[in-house]
Amino acid sequence: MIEARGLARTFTGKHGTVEAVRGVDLSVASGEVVGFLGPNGAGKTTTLRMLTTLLAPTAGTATVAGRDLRADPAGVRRRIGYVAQGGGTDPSVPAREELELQARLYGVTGADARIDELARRLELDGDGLLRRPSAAMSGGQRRRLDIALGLVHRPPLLFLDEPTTGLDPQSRGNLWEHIRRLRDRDGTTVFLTTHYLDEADALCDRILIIDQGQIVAEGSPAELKRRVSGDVVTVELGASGASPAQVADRARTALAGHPAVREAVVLNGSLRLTVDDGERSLMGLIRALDEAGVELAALRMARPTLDDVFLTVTGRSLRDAA
Ligand SMILES: Nc1ncnc2c1ncn2[C@@H]1O[C@H](COP(=O)(O)OP(=O)(O)OP(=O)(O)O)[C@@H](O)[C@H]1O
Repeated sequence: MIEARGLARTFTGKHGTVEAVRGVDLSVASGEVVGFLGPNGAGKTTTLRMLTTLLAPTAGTATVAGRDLRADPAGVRRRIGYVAQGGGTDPSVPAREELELQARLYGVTGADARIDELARRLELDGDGLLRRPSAAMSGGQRRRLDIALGLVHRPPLLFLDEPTTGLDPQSRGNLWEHIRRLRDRDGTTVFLTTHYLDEADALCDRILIIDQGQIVAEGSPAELKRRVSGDVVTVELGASGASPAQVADRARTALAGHPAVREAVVLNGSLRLTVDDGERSLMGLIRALDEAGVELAALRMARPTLDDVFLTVTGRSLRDAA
């Protein structure tokens, strides 16, 4: 459904040149929900805007929904839906009018029936909701209206730019359910950007992680988590009369040669260890730290999360980077 090779975009302005996207290759199969995950400024929106023909690439090629991005942008636009960050509705126009206008723009036949169908599917059919302008809707309703607008012309491929940003947890869960249904019921391919790891984990069949304009990891949520196999042990260090940096260094040195420790990183004053079989190795780790005179304030052990994957592939925490 999407095949992109070497897609790149450079912005040149008063303040110099920004390489926003630096040679992205990606493939998305029909019927997949693919998440494009990365911190602020990683290049997600720029990539999305290129794939949806809103921004010309500086380099690279892509086929989107069966049409060549450069040779036939109008063909691409007819076959995709795009829901921008913050949507595109006029807050003062009744929702149904917005949907009718969109249907006319795309020459949709049987527009009334299509709008009714979408309203039913996206729970926009109650309470005369479609008679209201988007300004009089809740955040979740407004996002569902944005999605309905993107789907009026029955595109097989839907792009969503940060669909749940700003929604409360309940509305996020509800929107996830709707996105899953698009795939399961209609076979719609969905390509979405997010900086929420839990969203990518819960919703996506496959995740692409982008950092500083390049894809740094890719796979199903389970595959990505397997890449950081083992357990993550976080050690909060005590003061021990030395500076936090000295304590962290001493702790890292004490554990560097430990057979169970695969990686040791100091992050925000804590020592983060990737270890084989955390439960069994924990006692040995504590002993090694104790022998090196390192005081422990707290110790936590957890299964790896996508945040750990991000940390492993980029050397930075997604939360710090964002
Ligand atoms: N029109 C522009 N002119 C100059 N620089 C730009 C422009 N658009 C984006 N950039 C820069 O390109 C980089 C990538 O931006 P982009 O919006 O694609 O990131 P993003 O991953 O979508 O971030 P966010 O999560 O904040 O939306 C950033 O450094 C941004 O400042």
